[in-house]
Amino acid sequence: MEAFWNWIRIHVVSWLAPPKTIEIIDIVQVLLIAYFVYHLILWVKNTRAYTLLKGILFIVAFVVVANVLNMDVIVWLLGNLSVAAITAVVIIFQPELRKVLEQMGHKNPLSSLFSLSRVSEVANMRFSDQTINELVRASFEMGEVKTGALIVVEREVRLEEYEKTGIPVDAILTGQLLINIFEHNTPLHDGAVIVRNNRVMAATCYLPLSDNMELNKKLGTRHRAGVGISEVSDSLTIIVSEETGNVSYAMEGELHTAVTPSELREQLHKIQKLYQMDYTRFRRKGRDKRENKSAQ
Ligand SMILES: Nc1ncnc2c1ncn2[C@@H]1O[C@H](COP(=O)(O)OP(=O)(O)OP(=O)(O)O)[C@@H](O)[C@H]1O
Repeated sequence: MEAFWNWIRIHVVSWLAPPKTIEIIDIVQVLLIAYFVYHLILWVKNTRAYTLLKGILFIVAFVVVANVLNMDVIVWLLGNLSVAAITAVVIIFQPELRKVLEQMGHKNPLSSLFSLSRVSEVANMRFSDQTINELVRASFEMGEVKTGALIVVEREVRLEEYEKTGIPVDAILTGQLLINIFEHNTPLHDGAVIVRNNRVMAATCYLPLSDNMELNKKLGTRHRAGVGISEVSDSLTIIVSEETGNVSYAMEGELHTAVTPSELREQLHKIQKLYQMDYTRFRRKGRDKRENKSAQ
């Protein structure tokens, strides 16, 4: 027992001793670490990494006990296996790690500074009121007759990777077109439709499924796919349930179930306003540049 307390004193208490001086950079570091640990815990909680974490905690406890009791051979063995174990974890959790990195990239506050390539695209953006009306009308009409649908409204993050999994459509979005696409027993009804600005770009697209364990277990793959794409992009996905006729939408990894037409319209108007802000900023930048040039 004494060996155990000695070990704790040397390895834990001395490590936790407060520093002699605290500088601003130390506080910044603590805040950054807290932010990353918080997001790591959230990620672990919401994915299958939670089961793995329990296994890892068990192994860590075993290593501590082996260290305390001076089990040299076991400590040596575990030490040598650790590199292989880390590599194995990276391989096993490759999809989850990829998703986290994608999310980080998409949330990166610096990304807006490097979005020049998008600027020319912003100029073409016209997510119109007409498109919003057609989306809302079609979704609730399909809901009334219990036609399942999955409509991804692209925003800043390009969804070409997912578009390629489907059949190209590239047509002006109308309610009738959407209703036609999702009509039962037609070639395009399965999978998701991807909408860019005012156009339906592709149908029958395959989306990544969310592994969020907090999602209602009664919800099937259509809803999981809607949430999945909203976890890896800034899109808004409208989901019409074939079972209940409810219309839901997924955004930023959250599912808003059984919304009303006005709630959906309001949300679509919100993202439309963001487009317009980008568009106005782009126009203003261009005008300033032209004025500067002519003044020179
Ligand atoms: N990964 C995916 N990407 C795109 N579409 C998908 C994906 N997975 C399922 N779907 C669509 O969802 C349909 C199956 O829906 P399912 O019944 O499993 O889901 P649900 O969430 O219970 O929806 P509903 O309430 O409409 O039954 C598939 O036929 C397909 O059209």
